[in-house]
Parts: sequence; structure tokens; C-alpha cells
Amino acid sequence: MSTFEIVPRPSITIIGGGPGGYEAALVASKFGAEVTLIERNGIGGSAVLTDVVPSKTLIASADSRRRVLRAPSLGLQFDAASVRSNMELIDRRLLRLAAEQSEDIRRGLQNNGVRIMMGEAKFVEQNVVEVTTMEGDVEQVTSDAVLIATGASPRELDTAQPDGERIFNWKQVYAMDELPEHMVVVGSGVTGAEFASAYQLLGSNVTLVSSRETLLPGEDPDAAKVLEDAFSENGVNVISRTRAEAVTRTKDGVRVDLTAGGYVEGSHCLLAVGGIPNTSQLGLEDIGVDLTASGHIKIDAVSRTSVPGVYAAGDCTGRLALASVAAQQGRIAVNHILGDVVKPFSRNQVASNIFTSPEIATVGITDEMIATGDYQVDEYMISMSTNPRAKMMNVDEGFVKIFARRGSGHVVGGVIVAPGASDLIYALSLAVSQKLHVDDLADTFTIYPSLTGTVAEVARQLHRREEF
Ligand SMILES: Cc1cc2nc3c(=O)[nH]c(=O)nc-3n(C[C@H](O)[C@H](O)[C@H](O)COP(=O)(O)OP(=O)(O)OC[C@H]3O[C@@H](n4cnc5c(N)ncnc54)[C@H](O)[C@@H]3O)c2cc1C
Ligand SMILES: NC(=O)c1ccc[n+]([C@@H]2O[C@H](COP(=O)([O-])OP(=O)(O)OC[C@H]3O[C@@H](n4cnc5c(N)ncnc54)[C@H](O)[C@@H]3O)[C@@H](O)[C@H]2O)c1
Repeated sequence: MSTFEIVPRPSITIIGGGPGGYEAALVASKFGAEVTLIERNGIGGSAVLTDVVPSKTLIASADSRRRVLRAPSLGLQFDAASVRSNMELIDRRLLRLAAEQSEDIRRGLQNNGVRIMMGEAKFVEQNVVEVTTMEGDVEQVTSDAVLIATGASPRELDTAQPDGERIFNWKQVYAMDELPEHMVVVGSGVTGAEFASAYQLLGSNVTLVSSRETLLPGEDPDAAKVLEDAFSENGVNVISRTRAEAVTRTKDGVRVDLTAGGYVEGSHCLLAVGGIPNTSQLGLEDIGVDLTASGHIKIDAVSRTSVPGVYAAGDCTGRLALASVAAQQGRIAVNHILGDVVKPFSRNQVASNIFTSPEIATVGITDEMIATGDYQVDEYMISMSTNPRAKMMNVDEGFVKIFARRGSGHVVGGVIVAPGASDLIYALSLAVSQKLHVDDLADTFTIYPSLTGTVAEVARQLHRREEF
């Protein structure tokens, strides 16, 4: 007799086909659950179709142009004026990549036996979800548990309505025939900073309207400073401590009125003023799911909502809006539903990367958390400009910083600002998740010459000699 004959096959309904939903669906179906995934737009979610994949593909083109234009400093000679960004080709490529990835995920789900329903879902009861399909048919799905992974949408300002021609939100920006002559980016969070960096590197003039004193509020201040210097050096015009009051079309472009007075004109405007959770049309109030004041779904560390059997993951929960976090929360929910070993979600181990030039990667405890006084750490930072490989590559900006628990010497966090920081951070991420000691990092072989040499060097500086 097989296990499935003894234990009934649990059924799980998942609303939303982004990383929070599709990762959970894959894990659940592999472990024998009967899974229905409902998606109203496209499999892969916003992450694959409009947010992560297109923006990072755009940035890959921008970064290639940056490297080509820097090549003369390495002794290469060519006509730099001919290195132009063809937006039509760039946008076509990134949309194709996004569509292909969506299709890969759809195939993977189907191969694993997940039932995919394309349509809009809402709760009827806590274990009954009603789906209105693309064709207008209505069907009810009843299951043992429901996972909500409905993501978020761009926040809109009444006085700055995107029209998809000159005024964009981040989902609309990939339909341009020509490189914007002057892109005004509103919002200096991660989205605004990444797009400002990308369009400048592609060859646009860029103005960034920042409501704060510094760029990247909440991120590592040393890293934000490196980016501010890079923007200043590259000619990105940052207007700080003012908000965009209104954005309107002019004859040839856009005009952005500022709350501090005055205005800035450009050819195009990109609004990057944050997101709002997709939680309002789901019938959550009817079944008693608790929401925060901002409309996010309240969950605990194993992704449970206030209603038994209803779980939530990803951007709709407002806990670190990252694709990797959404996927982990979804996997945790499934493990909990299926009664498997569950490791609760821990903010203190999350790694993230800001894909500007240079990249900014962070893991574990942050400067902001240390400032609360809850964590006692020793920290050390070395500039990348001292690294031999960086010199060979003509990299003169960036650093490695490590936080070690004071007294024990265990690595609890770190920041890497460098080209390829998104890959370099893995060593620190492993150290944080496996509770390695700074001496473990220091004693691990690195390649000479390599950027990771600086990771080991920072760890060596944090070594404490035992007193005899
Ligand atoms: C410009 C940009 C760049 C980003 N880059 C990165 C990055 O590089 N790395 C990173 O980790 N994160 C990045 N993020 C964040 C990342 O996109 C999100 O954290 C991630 O998409 C969250 O995944 P999710 O599954 O919660 O939601 P989503 O990816 O938004 O998927 C939710 C899905 O649910 C569907 N849905 C909603 N309501 C319903 C309903 N009622 N019925 C059926 N379906 C519904 C939606 O159509 C959507 O497809 C970026 C965000 C932005 C805006
Ligand atoms: N590489 C990545 O992993 C990546 C990339 C993009 C976004 N994200 C995630 O998505 C989430 C959202 O980031 P975001 O940058 O889209 O939103 P955000 O809410 O973090 O930043 C929006 C910024 O716009 C400002 N703002 C609001 N109204 C304004 C106005 N009228 N004028 C000027 N500024 C205004 C806000 O003060 C805020 O600083 C973050 O958690 C981020 O981590 C991740």
C-alpha cells in the first residue's frame, strides 16, 4: 500500500502565478499535493513579465554599453560615438526573454501536474475560491488550503497619470521606439535608482527627483554614497528633498512640477513612487483575513494569515518586496500545509541586490538594524580601489564591508559594492546562513587576483587574537 492511500492527497489553491505562487505550486505538486494555480494575467507574474526580468535585461544592455565606453581606459581604440542604444532592439529582446521565461515556467508547472486556470480569483469562503475565466465562465474551486500570492501594482498619483507614451509607470516603459532624450525619473527608491542608472548608461540625459535627502532610503549609507558619487560623476541630475507634485504633457515632452517650487522639463517621465498590494478585490474582508493599514496581508513567519488554512506570500504581504523572498515564503507555506519540516522566514538572512552601476549587494544584518541598538557588531570595510584585480579592470569605486557579532566573531551581515556584486555576495550569504566565523572566511582560499580577495581581507581584519 503506498503512502498516498493512507494519507489523503491534500489539495491547495494558489492565487497568483508570480514567484510567490509558482514556486509554491512546484514544491507542493512534487510532494504529492493536488494543486490549482489561478493567474489573471501571465504565468511568471509581474516578476517575470514586467518587473524583474525586463528591468534586469534592460540593465544588461546598459551595462554592456558602459563597459564598451570604458574600454579606451584599458587601451582599446574605437569610435565611441557609434556605440548607440537601439531601443527597439533592446525592448524587443527583453520582452522576448520575459515571454520565453514565462512559457518555461508554464511548461514546468504543467509537467509537474499543476492545474493552471487563467482568470480572476476571489474568495467565496475560506476554502472556496471563485474564478472568472478569460472567457467569462465562472467556476468554484474548493481545497484544503489556499495560498494568496497576488503581488502589487505601481502606485499612481492623481496628478501624474501615466499615458504609456511620455509618462510611464515601470510596467509600460518597454514600448519605446527611441531612446528618451531626457528621462525624468520620479522616486529614488530601488526602482527609481535602477532605471535612472540604466537610462543614463544607455545614453539618455537623466534627472532623478528624490523626496529624501539621500538616495536609496533605508539602504546602507556607505553604498548610497557611492551611488550618489557615481550619479554625480556620470551627470545624473539629482534633485533632492522635493516631491513631484504633478506631471503633465507639453508639446514635445513632459513637465514635472515640484513641491519645493519650480519644475523640470524632459522628453519622458518614469514614475517609480512605490507599489500598492493587490488585495482589494479578493473578498479578504468577507472571510476575515486581517490586513495592515497599507492593505498588506498580515502573516506570521510561516506565512499563515489570521484565517486557518489561508496563507499568503510575496509582495501582497509587504515583507521585503523581493522575488526571492516571495518564493521562500511560498515554499514555507507549502511545507507548513503539508506538515513537512518548516524553517520560519528570517529577515536576518535575506540577500538582495540593487542593479545600479556599480551594483550594491547586501545580506543579513543591516546598518539600519544596527542603529536600533539591538545588535552589537564589529564592522570593517575595505575600498575596492585597493584590490589588484579591480585595478586591472579599472574599477575604482565600491567596497566590501562585513558585520561580525561582537564577542563571537560570527558573520551576521555584509555589503559588497562592485561590478558583479550580485554574484560576489554569495560567499557572505553562505557565511551568514551557516553562521561561519570571520576566520572561516579569512582561511578560505581565494583566487589571486580576484575581487573576492577583498572579502577574505576584510574578514582577516576582523580576526581577534586570543589573549594568553
Ligand atoms: C522594476 C522592478 C524591478 C524589480 N527587480 C527585482 C530584482 O531584481 N530582484 C528581486 O528579487 N525583486 C525585484 N523586484 C521585486 C519583485 O518584482 C517582486 O518582489 C516579486 O514580483 C513578488 O512576487 P509575487 O509572486 O509576490 O508577485 P507578482 O510577481 O506580482 O505576481 C503576482 C501575480 O498575481 C496575479 N494576480 C493578482 N491578483 C489576482 C487575482 N485576483 N486572480 C488571479 N491572479 C491574480 C497577478 O496577475 C500577478 O501575475 C522588482 C520590482 C520592480 C517593480
Ligand atoms: N533589485 C531589486 O531587488 C529591486 C528592484 C526594484 C524594486 N525592488 C523592490 O521593490 C520594492 C519597492 O521599491 P520602489 O523603489 O519601487 O518603491 P519604494 O516605495 O521603496 O520607493 C519609492 C520612493 O518614491 C518616493 N516618492 C513617493 N512619491 C513621490 C513623489 N511624488 N515625488 C518624488 N518621490 C516620491 C518615496 O518617498 C520613496 O522613497 C522595494 O522593496 C524594493 O526592494 C527590488
